[in-house]
Amino acid sequence: MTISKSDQQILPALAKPYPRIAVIGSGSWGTALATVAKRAGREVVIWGRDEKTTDAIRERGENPKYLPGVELPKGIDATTDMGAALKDADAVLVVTPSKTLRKICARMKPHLKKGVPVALCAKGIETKTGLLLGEVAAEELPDHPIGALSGPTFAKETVLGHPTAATVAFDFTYADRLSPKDSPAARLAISMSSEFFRPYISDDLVGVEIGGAVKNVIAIACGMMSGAGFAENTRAALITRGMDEMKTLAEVLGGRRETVTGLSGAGDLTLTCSSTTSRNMSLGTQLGKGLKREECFDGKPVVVEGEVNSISVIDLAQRIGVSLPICESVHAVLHEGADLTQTFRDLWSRPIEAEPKALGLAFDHPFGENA
Ligand SMILES: NC(=O)C1=CN([C@@H]2O[C@H](COP(=O)(O)OP(=O)(O)OC[C@H]3O[C@@H](n4cnc5c(N)ncnc54)[C@H](OP(=O)(O)O)[C@@H]3O)[C@@H](O)[C@H]2O)C=CC1
Ligand SMILES: O=C(CO)COP(=O)(O)O
Repeated sequence: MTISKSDQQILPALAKPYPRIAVIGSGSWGTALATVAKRAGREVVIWGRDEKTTDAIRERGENPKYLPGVELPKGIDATTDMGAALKDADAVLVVTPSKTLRKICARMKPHLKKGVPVALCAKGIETKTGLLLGEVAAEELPDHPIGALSGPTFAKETVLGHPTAATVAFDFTYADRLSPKDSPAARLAISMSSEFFRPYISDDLVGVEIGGAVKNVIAIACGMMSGAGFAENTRAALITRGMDEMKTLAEVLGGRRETVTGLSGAGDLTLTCSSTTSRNMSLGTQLGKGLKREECFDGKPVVVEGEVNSISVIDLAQRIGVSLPICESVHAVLHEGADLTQTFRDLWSRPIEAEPKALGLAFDHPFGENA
């Protein structure tokens, strides 16, 4: 059912913003989201474990560790005290890497007022359990609405004020559908909105989370092939077929196709697969050029979510019985010691398939393993 322009009810901006936003994580993206919330007119406090970083944000309006030389708005409070960060928070953004989420939520729990919404801004799936981050947070914080903020959003560009859009997703309760303006998704979207940052509201948390996790793996694939010397045809094919893998996983888990073709899916896939500003694309490129993993990023510890995402995405796919050939290829190279060139040659010579899948056709490839 499509909603025509005339039917689309433009609600007056009665959705009340959350006055005080707490951001947990003082890295690139946490700092960027704190900036977005500040520019939108909110009171903002950022929590980090590194006192030098929190002092720099609070006292000098800069984050020399993650965003050197980039000016932040004045007035962002910053602390290493979790209790102080959370005690008056009206909404929380969690922005530490996906693997830290369960412990961070447990650490937050004693300090959070019941009912305060928590939006997850990391991109990944919990490796040990295969749970989406929303499920992990719901287990640890059962008294809180859990959502996600995700989309094509390089941190530095966001802080520099480049017009950016992202999706804010929370599952809608019955009450939310009766009064959307009071839903956490609407209220958080309004809370983050400014002339530079344009949030879209979604009720499809699963679809948004799958998009964020899978795009990181596809970006590594794009980097691998780019580093190996292949160009735009190859990248376009990987992006397109990578979106199909994202759609396959999202739909089986209850996500929506429209979400996959939205900002948190196609949008973020396009961004992350198009620039070595993406750490996932950059890792793939370095590996494609022949560097060993320990040589990448000059050996510095860099957050590359796609490395663990490739494990959890494949684990999840196997649990539900779907095939994700590009993600499987990345997993083989990263975690099974497979040769990069041969792996992608095999990927390209899998049985000829139909697009759309509904045609149900597949034929042995003349250069495939059965040739
Ligand atoms: N960077 C970007 O452009 C974007 C990133 N994201 C997502 O945001 C998430 C965070 O990434 P990003 O901010 O880029 O990463 P960064 O490496 O820039 O920052 C990571 C932050 O997490 C903190 N951290 C790491 N481990 C722990 C821990 N165990 N306990 C507490 N704090 C910890 C680090 O603290 P310390 O400095 O003390 O190590 C640092 O403040 C990722 O899931 C990423 O996919 C999403 C959109 C854009
Ligand atoms: O998620 C991101 C942009 O939307 C950041 O991408 P990387 O994690 O690949 O750097």
